[in-house]
Amino acid sequence: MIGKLNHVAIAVPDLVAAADQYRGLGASVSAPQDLAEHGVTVVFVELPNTKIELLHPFGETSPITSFLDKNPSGGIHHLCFEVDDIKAASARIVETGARILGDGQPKIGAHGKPVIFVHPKDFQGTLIEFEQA
Ligand SMILES: CC[C@@H](C(=O)O)C(=O)SCCNC(=O)CCNC(=O)[C@H](O)C(C)(C)COP(=O)(O)OP(=O)(O)OC[C@H]1O[C@@H](n2cnc3c(N)ncnc32)[C@H](O)[C@@H]1OP(=O)(O)O
Ligand SMILES: [Co+2]
Repeated sequence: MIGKLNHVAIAVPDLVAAADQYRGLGASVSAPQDLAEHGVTVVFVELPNTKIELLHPFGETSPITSFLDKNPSGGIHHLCFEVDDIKAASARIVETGARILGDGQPKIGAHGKPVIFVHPKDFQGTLIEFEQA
């Protein structure tokens, strides 16, 4: 079921400075995208084997605001793994006793694919996102 590591997400206090730092290391970095439905502005850093997703809160109800309040310098926010079938993955995750966040239904993520998030308290203290490949 679990597939490739699609991205490692880092919440940052200053998206431009973070993007420039990765650009300074020779990485190809996308332009910022405001994703109102996710409450974040996102920039992707392309790496040979995965991506870094740089996140900054967008809007008044961003789900990452309190994370940045607790981690003002920023920090690793979540990992995203690819799965072939997001519905089957959701069912398997719930069977393990873990909670799917939100209304439990997939949302369309930054890559136009269905994504779900699993509560960090149910997954070794780590926020895990699954994206349908
Ligand atoms: C770019 C689009 C998309 C993509 O396609 O890739 C995205 O990645 S969108 C990314 C932003 N969206 C989300 O993160 C949605 C899922 N997240 C949430 O619903 C919330 O962040 C949360 C996980 C429910 C936490 O919400 P919060 O308001 O911070 O609640 P608490 O402060 O009560 O936290 C509860 C508990 O969980 C710990 N926590 C919070 N965030 C994380 C984290 N990123 N990693 C690990 N642990 C986390 C927090 O410390 C609390 O623990 P205790 O204090 O011990 O209770
Ligand atoms: Co993500």
